[in-house]
Amino acid sequence: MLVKDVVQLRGSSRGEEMSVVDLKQRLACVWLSVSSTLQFSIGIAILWALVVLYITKFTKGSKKPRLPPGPPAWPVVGSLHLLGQLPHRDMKDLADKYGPLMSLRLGSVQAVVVSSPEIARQFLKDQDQAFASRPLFSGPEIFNHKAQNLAWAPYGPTWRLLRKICTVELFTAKRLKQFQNIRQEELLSTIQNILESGRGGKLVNMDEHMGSLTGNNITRMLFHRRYFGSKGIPITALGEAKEFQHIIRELFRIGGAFIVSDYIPWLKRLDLGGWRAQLKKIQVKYDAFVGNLIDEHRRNAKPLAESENFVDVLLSIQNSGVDGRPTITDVQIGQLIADMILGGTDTSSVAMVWTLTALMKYPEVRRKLREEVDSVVGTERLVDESDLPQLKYLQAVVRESFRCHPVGAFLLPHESLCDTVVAGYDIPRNTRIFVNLFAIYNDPQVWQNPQAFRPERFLNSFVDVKGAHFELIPFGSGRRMCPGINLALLFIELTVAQLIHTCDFSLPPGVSPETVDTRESYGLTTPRATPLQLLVSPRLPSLVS
Ligand code: HEM
Repeated sequence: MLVKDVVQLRGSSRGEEMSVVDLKQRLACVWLSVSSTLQFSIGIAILWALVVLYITKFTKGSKKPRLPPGPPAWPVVGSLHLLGQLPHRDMKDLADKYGPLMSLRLGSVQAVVVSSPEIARQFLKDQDQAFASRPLFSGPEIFNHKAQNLAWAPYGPTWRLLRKICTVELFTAKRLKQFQNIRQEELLSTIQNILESGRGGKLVNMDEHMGSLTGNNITRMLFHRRYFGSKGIPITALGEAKEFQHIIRELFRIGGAFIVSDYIPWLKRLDLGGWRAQLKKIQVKYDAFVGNLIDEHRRNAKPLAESENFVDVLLSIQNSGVDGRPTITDVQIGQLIADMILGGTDTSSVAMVWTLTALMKYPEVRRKLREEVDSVVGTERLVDESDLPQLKYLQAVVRESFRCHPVGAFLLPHESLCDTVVAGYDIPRNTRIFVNLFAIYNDPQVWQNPQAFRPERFLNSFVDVKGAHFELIPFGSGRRMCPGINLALLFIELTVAQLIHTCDFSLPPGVSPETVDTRESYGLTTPRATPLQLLVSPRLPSLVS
């Protein structure tokens, strides 16, 4: 443009050559006018940019999201004061008032509570990926080394790696079959222990026996050891077993605690209740314990095809790392082991105890179940896992027990990865999502007469627990669904069938079916408030002696 102007100047109206000084002056003038035009344009452009920035960023930032309805939040605590010892019940009462998608401010954390199957489907299926992350609570932060485990890993590469290992290697039908003998052996020895403890009319604490049963099953699958109960542990391993039991007890105790800084993060430094310090202490103990176990298995390494337990499998996966890089670290192996123990023992034993509780409360259901087992298995042999598909009433009893007594009342909390919209409401990024199974299972719009224990509702019904029917999702649904579901169903169904087949149970003196205690408590799971104590005698002694 400048060159073009100079050419015009050269052929000026005077029609003669200009002096060099003139030309310089004219050029300076042009430059000034051009530069002021440029400056003006740049100024306008900057102004526009600022306006656009303001509209897109600041106005958007200041626009309040249209959150679902919910109770008013107080300063600092939000709505925490509305939740008591049994938060699933309190949240159901709130949802009855505010609706099946409810906003809840917990301290300074934005949460939503889902209380209907339709809305659960939108979170866990339709927008599965947007809600596939987990919040970082103190437990995963400290004990799980910044969530290097499967259950609490944020949605990302660590989660993908561990989940793939579970799906492709640990929970395949073939691998589960490999441990079938362990399940049969452990169950038979548990029944023998139960009968022995109940000899002479003594009350048997069923929670303890079911806890040891699932604990030993899992530790034998993981690293070929029994650590629970008083029998079957070699004298040389008693100290080790005691140490392990202590670690696990502590983990469940601390894991079930309410840590206030998980909701009011600026209180972290104060560590009210000392929970964070306790988590650190137990993490150090656990890492040392499990580190020794891993080293011991590494010394006796086996190829994948010959691996007899999960630790061997994980070590051979580690050894097959590309370019000498391990695909899974020792810390992650230790953390996956912790997931199996914390996710697989208490959940399964709590479900077993609730099912037995229902069978004691409803003798007619117990009678029908035994009739079914006898008709399929007879009385000459023990129930085998291959019998389970034929035991339809048993399956219905277990499903009804999941419905009446959800083991994990909220699934595990999910967290949103981005701003999104569900059922017409804004769900901002980093919102915590609680799916309240208790509310769904007790909604008369979803389940007819929900308070009644009626396994018959599942006979000839298409509703199953595998994550496709949102009216019953004890194991969740979608990407974060429980990877141990098939193992858990095997544990529970086989145990209940075998107990009812081989033992006669009765209630302690003074307790009738109507007065069986069904109060629950709340922690990592939702167990009975009091242990289930029963009188037990052998029904088919020749099979269990
Ligand atoms: C009655 C028994 C069980 C119940 C009711 C149960 C329930 C659940 C639930 C509700 C979740 C969270 C789903 C979600 O967030 O959407 C979960 C996750 C998980 N469960 Fe289970 N579970 C049981 C047994 C087991 C067993 C036997 C194992 C393994 C040995 C196991 C390992 C896990 C793991 C590792 C996760 C985390 C998955 C992830 O975040 O990707 N569970 N379980």
